[in-house]
Amino acid sequence: MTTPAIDVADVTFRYPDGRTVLDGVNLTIAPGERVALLGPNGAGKTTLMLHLNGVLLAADGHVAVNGITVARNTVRAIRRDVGLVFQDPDDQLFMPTLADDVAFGPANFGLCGAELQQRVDEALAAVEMTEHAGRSPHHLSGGQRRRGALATVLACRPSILVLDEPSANLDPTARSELARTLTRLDTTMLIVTHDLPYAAQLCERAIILDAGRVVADGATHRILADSELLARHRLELPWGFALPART
Ligand SMILES: Nc1ncnc2c1ncn2[C@@H]1O[C@H](COP(=O)(O)OP(=O)(O)OP(=O)(O)O)[C@@H](O)[C@H]1O
Repeated sequence: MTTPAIDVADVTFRYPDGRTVLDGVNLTIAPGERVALLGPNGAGKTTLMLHLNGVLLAADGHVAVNGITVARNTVRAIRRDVGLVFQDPDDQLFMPTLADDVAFGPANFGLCGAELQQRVDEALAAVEMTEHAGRSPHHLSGGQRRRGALATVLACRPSILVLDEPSANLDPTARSELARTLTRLDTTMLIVTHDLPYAAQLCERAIILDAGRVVADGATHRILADSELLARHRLELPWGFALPART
């Protein structure tokens, strides 16, 4: 059997205030899968995402990435494998130029010279931002900043990408450009989103998390066609949205 890219087994997590936010979560994602993680506000999606690269460590249960348990002594290696793309690009863009930002991660891993430059060039090309390499991230549009932030993560060549609300605040053109970029990448992806049409467009599989539990896991088109399931978990397709016809 292929080793899962992500394996979350019976994970329960409480914040220090005692609130149980993940309550026996189980999910497995195979290498190359692109999966949407859906759920209402406060469901525990971000908390789960932070377990995947060791920002939070499971007190109960087990999280493994490419077969390696996420633990204090593996966090460095895990973070090379799992790239988190935060909702706010400003969390990832803080250098004078976009190229500097993209170089930051691989330089931290010890790359320099031509090898580093190649990483930067590849990452910027992957998000179609080559022409903006020398610009200040503050002068980029929202959509360009989102793709720039993605490039900073891609430059570290993670095998898994976890994206938090990638389509938030993007206009239709920027949404499409980002979708095109994401569908061209061949990394495993977990996309945390409230944007159900985007989930339908990008992900064959969707998982609904509510109150810290996985309440649905299956084909995105089936999950999104179940209006009662969606309503039970405070999810809703936009008015007039038609799921793509399936053969
Ligand atoms: N650092 C923290 N300390 C205590 N409670 C927290 C902390 N961070 C989050 N929580 C609580 O954990 C619960 C789950 O939050 P989380 O951010 O994981 O949910 P989410 O599904 O990502 O929500 P949203 O869709 O609104 O982003 C919420 O009730 C939240 O208030």
